[in-house]
Amino acid sequence: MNRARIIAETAARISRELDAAAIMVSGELSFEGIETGGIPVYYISMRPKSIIDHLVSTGKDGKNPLKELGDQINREAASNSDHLQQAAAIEYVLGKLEKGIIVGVVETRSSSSIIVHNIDENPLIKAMKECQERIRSEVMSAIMKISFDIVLTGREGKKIGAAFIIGDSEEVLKRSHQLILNPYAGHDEIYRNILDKRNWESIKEFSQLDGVFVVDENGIIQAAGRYLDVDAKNVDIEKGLGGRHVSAAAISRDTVAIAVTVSESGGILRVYKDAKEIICMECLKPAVRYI
Ligand SMILES: Nc1ncnc2c1ncn2[C@@H]1O[C@H](COP(=O)(O)OP(=O)(O)OP(=O)(O)O)[C@@H](O)[C@H]1O
Repeated sequence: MNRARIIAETAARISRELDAAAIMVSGELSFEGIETGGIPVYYISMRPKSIIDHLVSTGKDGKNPLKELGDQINREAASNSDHLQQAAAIEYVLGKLEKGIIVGVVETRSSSSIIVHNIDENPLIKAMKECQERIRSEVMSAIMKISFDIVLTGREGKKIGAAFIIGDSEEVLKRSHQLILNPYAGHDEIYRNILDKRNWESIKEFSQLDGVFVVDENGIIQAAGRYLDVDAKNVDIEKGLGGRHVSAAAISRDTVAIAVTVSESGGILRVYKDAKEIICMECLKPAVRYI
């Protein structure tokens, strides 16, 4: 039996024995003719090459080749597990996977990992659930779906970013001002409801405006093109992030709002709560179901 077949058979056997909810594969491993016992197989998108290259090159000091190799394997294993966690979190947001065990097979240039992942312990999903103490879960899911879409499709061939400040909207409005006329002012709630998919195209259109969206805890958009008047001092966020992220983190410190940002440059979705970054994930394409 060839190597690929052994890996696929093993992943399928583990899945059957653990009664997994799904098998998720990053790579080209074929499950054709493999008995999964009815467990669906999903193909998730591979990580961008830039991230893998960065991972492989990090920490190369050339002093101890064996240690270096061990470190590299550890880094790859951590990255593969992280990749699976992110892909599982995306499927959770999309409503395809809710709970249980996922068996992941993540292939990189030099290794294949079989990862047994418990969705209930997924730190990204736990963080999303934490937000439900303040805003409705459907609102959080809708904003995350729109954010993935903004990153994956952009607008007229251009990459775009966005920020949504959700909940405590009265306080958020007090601490911000319009950069341009508010496009949502005076419109009926049905056109401002983020839970209604028919409104998503216009949200994507308005995400090209400077400023942020202010959304209440029930998902009704109060404003777009809003500038946050916050004191960005003492906001401890990842170096290199600009005004959008700093102001989003700061408003989550000054109010009980949750801030969701997607960066124009890196396509990374971040969630800030109480000035802390509680979610940081790549916006990967949704998985494709094979069987
Ligand atoms: N205080 C603020 N309130 C609202 N929007 C802001 C604020 N500061 C910046 N922005 C918005 O963020 C956009 C991007 O700014 P900047 O590049 O500095 O942020 P960033 O955090 O690096 O985001 P990205 O990674 O998407 O570029 C600006 O065009 C503006 O629309």
